Amino acid sequence: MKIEATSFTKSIGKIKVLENINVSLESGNIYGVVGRNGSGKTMFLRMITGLILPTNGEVKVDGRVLGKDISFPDKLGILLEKPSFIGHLTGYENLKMLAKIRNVTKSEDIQYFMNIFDLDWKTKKKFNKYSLGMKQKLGIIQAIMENQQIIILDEPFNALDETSVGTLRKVLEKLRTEQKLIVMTSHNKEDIQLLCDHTITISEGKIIGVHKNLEQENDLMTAKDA
Ligand SMILES: Nc1ncnc2c1ncn2[C@@H]1O[C@H](COP(=O)(O)OP(=O)(O)OP(=O)(O)O)[C@@H](O)[C@H]1O
Repeated sequence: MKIEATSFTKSIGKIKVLENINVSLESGNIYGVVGRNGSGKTMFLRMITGLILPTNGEVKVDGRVLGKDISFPDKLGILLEKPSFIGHLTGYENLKMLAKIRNVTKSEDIQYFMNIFDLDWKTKKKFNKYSLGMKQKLGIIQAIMENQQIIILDEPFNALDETSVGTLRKVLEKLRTEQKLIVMTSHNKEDIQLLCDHTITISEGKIIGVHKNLEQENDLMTAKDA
């Protein structure tokens, strides 16, 4: 799959929250979006998912213009800020309910993901009693459980303990080998360097740098040499 933004500008009132964004994102890669608070990282994710429409320019997903040809990319899994779950249901019940909408995720898949993220799927604990990290992990699982081709994660490592950070890294690395297109934001440079193939740096709504992550390149070279 390919997502292409061309001259994308979004104004809200007098502020340009994104300005003249030109970028091309392809399957089999993990893109890390970095920048200071308020620089436009979340807006960037909203742009490529069709959640904000441009004042100028466009975004195409496999050649189809968002907001014209299609409303949202199909095959999209997404974690944006606070995922909305139902407080008086358990985590497992919430995921089962979401899974029913598309009917592609089996109960065993949900159980598998809850297990690897160390969430007890049998517990009677309701979502509103979950800790911050537990809520975050449930949000991550709903974004990846349907095996979508495009996976968008806003600050996925927030609130995760060390073990869960390791688990998430492994899960995302596996998804990359399955040719998914993954875009994530992070405040933690280490997360980006360890995981992402490309770093997109945003400042004041503009892209000020797109570079290949050398560490990933080295890994690829080592793999080729081996
Ligand atoms: N609904 C809105 N109306 C007007 N301006 C908005 C709105 N939502 C966000 N903004 C502005 O858009 C800019 C980019 O916000 P965005 O949420 O993308 O930042 P961010 O880089 O994700 O920040 P953080 O690291 O704090 O999450 C900010 O200046 C913010 O104030």
